Amino acid sequence: MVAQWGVVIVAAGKGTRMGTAESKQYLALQDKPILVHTLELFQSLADTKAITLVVGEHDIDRCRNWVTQYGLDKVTAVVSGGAERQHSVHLGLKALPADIEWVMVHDGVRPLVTAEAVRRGCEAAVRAGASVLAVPVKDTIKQVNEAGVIVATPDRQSLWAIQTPQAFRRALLTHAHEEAEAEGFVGTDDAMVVERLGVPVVVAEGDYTNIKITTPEDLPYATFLLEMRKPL
Ligand SMILES: Nc1ccn([C@@H]2O[C@H](COP(=O)(O)OP(=O)(O)OP(=O)(O)O)[C@@H](O)[C@H]2O)c(=O)n1
Ligand SMILES: C[C@](O)(CO)[C@H](O)COP(=O)(O)O
Repeated sequence: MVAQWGVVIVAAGKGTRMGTAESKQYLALQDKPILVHTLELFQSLADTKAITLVVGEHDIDRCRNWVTQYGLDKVTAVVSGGAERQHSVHLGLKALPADIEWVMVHDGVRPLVTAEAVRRGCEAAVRAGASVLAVPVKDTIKQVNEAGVIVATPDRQSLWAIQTPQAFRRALLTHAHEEAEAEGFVGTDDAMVVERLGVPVVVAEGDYTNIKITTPEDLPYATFLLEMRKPL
């Protein structure tokens, strides 16, 4: 990594697809909440200067308590999120300290990201201005219409599954979010708001294990992956 990085961790989602009463970011993975695993990774990186944590408004107090309990002293702000992920990112960006020049955005529910992958993403962003972690898709992907009929099979060679963190020069990402908000555009990741300005975003090598915990079967898989990482 170069310079010092601000990190926006978004965790204000409802976890509808997980279907649990408690939002998925607060479920336990081994000994602690999924969100705490995620925060600890970014806390541990030497070049992380500040972390903004974005959560639901009713979860702010418990998250502030965890910041103290787990010694997450790089978390400089815990703020309330918005209706869509993109709104939550924008709110988190605004809460980063003014002197931060480079920023990563990461899903609170990707607790298995590694320091090495983060480093690859940051290096790519510094070279190109904007990067996302990604892995080539393994399956054949089909585009299917509302009647369930296949209408296209895009060339797999050009298809990548996009992950986080996504890393940007802060001024670029802020401008992109302001433009998106002004024009009512809502995308599912941060690269989309930058791409639409015609600014290139490069992919950096992600890991297939950097899963986004989304549906129930992801929980035992995440537990297994964590177990595999324990030293013998
Ligand atoms: N309004 C929102 C929506 C999502 N997120 C965060 O964005 C990340 C990726 O979103 P996703 O996996 O889709 O989470 P949810 O929106 O919670 O899940 P679902 O779509 O199943 O409800 C998660 O860390 C989630 O908490 C957020 O901060 N604010
Ligand atoms: C940002 C992201 O994790 C990249 O894969 C993803 O786009 C989030 O999408 P979701 O609709 O919030 O699951």
